[in-house]
Amino acid sequence: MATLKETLFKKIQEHRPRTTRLVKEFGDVKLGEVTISQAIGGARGVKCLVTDISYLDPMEGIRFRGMTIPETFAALPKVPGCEYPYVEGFWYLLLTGEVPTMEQTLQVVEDFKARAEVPRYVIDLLRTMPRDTHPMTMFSSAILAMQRESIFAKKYAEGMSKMDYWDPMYEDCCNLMAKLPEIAAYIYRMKYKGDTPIASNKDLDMGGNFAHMMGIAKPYDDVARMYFILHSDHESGNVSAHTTHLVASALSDAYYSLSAGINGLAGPLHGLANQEVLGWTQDFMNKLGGKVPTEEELKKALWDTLNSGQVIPGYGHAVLRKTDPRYTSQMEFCQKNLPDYPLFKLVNMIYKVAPGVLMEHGKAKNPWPNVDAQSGVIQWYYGLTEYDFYTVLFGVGRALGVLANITWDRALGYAIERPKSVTTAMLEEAAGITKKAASN
Ligand SMILES: CC(=O)SCCNC(=O)CCNC(=O)[C@H](O)C(C)(C)COP(=O)(O)OP(=O)(O)OC[C@H]1O[C@@H](n2cnc3c(N)ncnc32)[C@H](O)[C@@H]1OP(=O)(O)O
Ligand SMILES: O=C([O-])CC(=O)C(=O)O
Repeated sequence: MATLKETLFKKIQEHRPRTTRLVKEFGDVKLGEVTISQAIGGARGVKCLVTDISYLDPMEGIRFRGMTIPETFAALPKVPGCEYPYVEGFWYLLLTGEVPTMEQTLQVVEDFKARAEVPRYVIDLLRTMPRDTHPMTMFSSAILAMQRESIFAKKYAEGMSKMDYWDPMYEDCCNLMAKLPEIAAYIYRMKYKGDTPIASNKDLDMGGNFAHMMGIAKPYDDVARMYFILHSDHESGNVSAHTTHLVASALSDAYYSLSAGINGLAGPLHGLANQEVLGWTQDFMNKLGGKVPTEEELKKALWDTLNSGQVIPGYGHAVLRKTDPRYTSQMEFCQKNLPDYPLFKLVNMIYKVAPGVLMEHGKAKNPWPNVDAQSGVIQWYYGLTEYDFYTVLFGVGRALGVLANITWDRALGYAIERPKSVTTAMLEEAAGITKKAASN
């Protein structure tokens, strides 16, 4: 049986001529034009990135390697006795575009186990940080600290051929991916559970071992598998994926690149929104003295947030124009496993009320919920109430997508990223407001 790495190399060799041909023969074909609002407004909708790992349709939501979320969950081999698939099998799918067999999946499970040991100096570093440091700062620092392990950086310094870049990049990405769950769980137990880390159990798969190291009983293993897969990838223009890709485009290794991407994920308009959702909901409940709110009270709280110039966390999206299928997938999990949980009922009430409020407010292009509006409830239900940790969970999941992406970036020889900037005066000239732009 071919290994994941051998299958990946075969796929890379098959793919390379497609990219070469597009650049050589069709390099001048236009994909669109760029407007002034796009230049000022965060390049929204500008088609200038290429990835085959996932694609985001504004109405349908994400497809991983062409498969919707339900299709992905149905297709991948499942951990015996569990409802969700092996995260390791999903890694195989993201990298190769092929659904692995159980045998191929178990080979990745074993491979990750062999790579999983976290260096002692990472633990030492985490322990020197003040305990009130945000867990995302700890997580990103741990990743960055491991840069000295980079095989890519070592091979590059030795003078590696461009054609071989993908190989040490793949090795670094697998080494990192295998270690992240233990680093995350260590941060959690050190920071929030009286400094009581739980040793890894080598008999378990990634999701099972993560739940074990977090100290949370079944079915949290399935929650972890679902969560990591759902949060993995959202094509490559989102802040964490784009940052990881950008930094890696300078041939910075996977450690530098992922740490940078994780720093982007830590922003409240991106991954940190899942922490913000719980913060907003808890504040609201506290103000009501814990009683069940009416729709009118909820509507007023939403308007108060908007009128004070803040965003409603968990709602809106830069690309999506419908309810995020990652929200729906988690909602279905809740309907099955925690239908009567008060916090779930409140989140459902927000889903009923917030889109109308946002539409009336008239600013957000998408009034529907994104993934972050639903994820915290599940964590809270299973006892993970320390909501400033939620983005670290997101980070472990997001690593799957962004690391698969940068492995392929190096395989296909994508260039150093360097879009062009213009001055405001040049925009005014383009708009016909002024005659000639100043030189700067
Ligand atoms: C995993 C993820 O990253 S999913 C996103 C997580 N983030 C959140 O949930 C935070 C809340 N949402 C938002 O801030 C935004 O919807 C974003 C950042 C996700 C997308 O931003 P954009 O693409 O710029 O959204 P859009 O084009 O709809 O913005 C237009 C206006 O509506 C506002 N708007 C968008 N969403 C919201 C919201 N949820 N609440 C209030 N106002 C909003 C924007 O702030 C912007 O206002 P402005 O014109 O005063 O600058
Ligand atoms: O796609 C985006 O811009 C944000 C998002 O939902 C993600 O990164 O998961």
